[in-house]
Amino acid sequence: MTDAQLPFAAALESLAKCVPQNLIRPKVGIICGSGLSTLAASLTDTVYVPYGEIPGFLISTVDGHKNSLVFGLCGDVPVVAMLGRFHAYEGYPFQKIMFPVRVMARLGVKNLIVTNASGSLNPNIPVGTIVVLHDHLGIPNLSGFNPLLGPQHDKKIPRFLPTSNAYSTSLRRLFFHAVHELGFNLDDFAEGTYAWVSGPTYESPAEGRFIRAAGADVVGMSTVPEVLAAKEEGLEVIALSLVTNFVIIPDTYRSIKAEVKAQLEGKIVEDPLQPVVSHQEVLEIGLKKAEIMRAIVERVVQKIP
Ligand SMILES: O=P(O)(O)O[C@@H]1C[C@H](O)[C@@H](CO)O1
Ligand SMILES: Nc1nc2[nH]cnc2c(=O)[nH]1
Repeated sequence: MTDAQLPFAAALESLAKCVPQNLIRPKVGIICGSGLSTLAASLTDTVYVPYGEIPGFLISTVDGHKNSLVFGLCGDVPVVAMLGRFHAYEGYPFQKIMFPVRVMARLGVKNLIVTNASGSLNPNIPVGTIVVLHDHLGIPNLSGFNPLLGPQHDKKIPRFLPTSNAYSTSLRRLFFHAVHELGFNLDDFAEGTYAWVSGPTYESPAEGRFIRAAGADVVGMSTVPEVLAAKEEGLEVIALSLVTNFVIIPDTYRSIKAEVKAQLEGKIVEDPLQPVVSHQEVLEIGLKKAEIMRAIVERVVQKIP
């Protein structure tokens, strides 16, 4: 499927039928990452449209993703939020993963707030930190799986999209002002580079070290396709990553050979507990931090000129 075959007209028509006039031209779009759907709790006058009722939308198969587009007011700002997103590891094609962003742009959205859950690779960025992305490292982009590969579907969109300016400096500035105004300490928030991997596996230690060595602070399985689509559509983008776990990247390995040798010498060898990351943990941290994220996102939306 190419972008030209995506059902834009049908999606817009179906939304126009169920969303009232005062909400159908949202100024800001929000994508809620894993466990972060409560971001939409700031909205009033809400209208929920299940993804299943919107032509061209997929169904997220991941726990913590709620499968509705919600229209509402944040203060007096019309906003549309995706409660749940689509990921490549679900077996979905990039064109369809990016489709909701392109629909948002056609509804009139000018600013996109993307959120996600991620693993930290940086010892200075602890679990629970909200990281404002200033760059990304798209591992699939570098290995022949750039989401924008394919025919140029719209001559108004540049064939060679620059990405050095993907993350809006003005929205990032607004974010840190919002943090200050809400009484939070700026030093509890970080700025960093997000590595995008396809998933669905969490990183092996060697993969984690590789990505860290390449300059990433956090790693996750989403966001970059949406950011690329948003930039093609001319949107201003801010991306907020909630660190839900540490990526386990020891610089030494436990030697099973040494343990067996010790056992053979009659020594008692303890079997240490080996921590592993789980999606449950990701959702739990999301739940704990969602309220802070919600308050800041609400304030940012109010401050967008
Ligand atoms: O949709 P996001 O990027 O917030 O979700 C992250 C990446 C995987 O989908 C999932 C792994 O726990 O969380
Ligand atoms: N790839 C990846 N995605 C995540 N999403 C939440 N935590 C992680 C992680 O550790 N790695």
